Amino acid sequence: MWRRVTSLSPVISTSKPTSLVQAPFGFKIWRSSFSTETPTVVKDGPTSFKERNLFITFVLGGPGSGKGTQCQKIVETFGFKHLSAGELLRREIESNSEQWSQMLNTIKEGRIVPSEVTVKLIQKEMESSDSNKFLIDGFPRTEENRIAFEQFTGLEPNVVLFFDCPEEEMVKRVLNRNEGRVDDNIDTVKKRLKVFEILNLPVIDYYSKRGKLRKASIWKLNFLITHSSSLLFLVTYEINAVGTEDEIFEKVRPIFSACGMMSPYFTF
Ligand SMILES: Nc1ncnc2c1ncn2[C@@H]1O[C@H](COP(=O)(O)OP(=O)(O)O)[C@@H](O)[C@H]1O
Ligand SMILES: O=c1ccn([C@@H]2O[C@H](COP(=O)(O)OP(=O)(O)O)[C@@H](O)[C@H]2O)c(=O)[nH]1
Ligand SMILES: [Mg+2]
Repeated sequence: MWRRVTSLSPVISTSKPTSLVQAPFGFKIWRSSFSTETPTVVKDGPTSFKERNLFITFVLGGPGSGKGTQCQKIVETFGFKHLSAGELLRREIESNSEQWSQMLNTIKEGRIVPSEVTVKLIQKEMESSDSNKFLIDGFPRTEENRIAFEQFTGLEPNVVLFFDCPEEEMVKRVLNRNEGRVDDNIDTVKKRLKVFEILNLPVIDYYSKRGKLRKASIWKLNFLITHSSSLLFLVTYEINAVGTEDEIFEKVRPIFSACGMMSPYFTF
């Protein structure tokens, strides 16, 4: 299991938040209301995905760890298509989709929207994009999310970035974010940190065991091994997210420069 840079901060209770795990969001009731919209499960994913030689990066980390900020920089430098799962859900709420009030409540509570909703939104964006390299930001947030994505798309990530940030720093950043988000308040962020620890850290743990784990800070030592393996196996990069935005990007940059140097398929 991953350990964060700091132990639990005073803002987070150390007692077991069982309610968040056991009954995350009236899941069964909500799930049934989506049953007719569930994306088709194709054994090996949509043919178009198989033929497209996609390069998938999952960008993970707690609330405020800097996922979106670093994704922007990766897009500017390496030209990925950025898909923020949270942003897709917020767009869906704004478009007054049928389930907008359930989604809004879930986000306000810091809980996780049912997998089929999020996977469907991500899959639709991927199908309609002509890019072959995607940054999927803030997803998968649970093991269930991860399995649903694999089943519906037939895809696995090539690279997983994990921005590891102390809780105090994440809270400070979220409370200063100033984007008018309904979940950027102290009550929601406390809940989100618990959800992150209980539901999202196991996903990061899964990927670090499933593939190879590299510390971005020592990338130079692993340069050849890292970039030759990154296109063959899944590689998880743990990045210490404390520092200026530019300092952190200097840890991220070599990961994608290296992928580009080795790959005949991708122009990074
Ligand atoms: N390295 C950093 N140092 C200080 N503030 C940062 C840093 N990276 C991002 N921020 C700010 O913190 C807030 C959260 O960043 P964001 O990229 O939205 O995180 P996430 O997508 O992980 O929630 C934003 O206001 C952003 O400008
Ligand atoms: O796959 C996802 C991504 C996001 N969310 C919801 O959307 C919120 C905001 O997610 P976002 O990634 O935008 O937040 P960030 O980590 O960037 O602050 C989360 O707390 C969840 O309630 C979700 O349910 N599933
Ligand atoms: Mg974000």
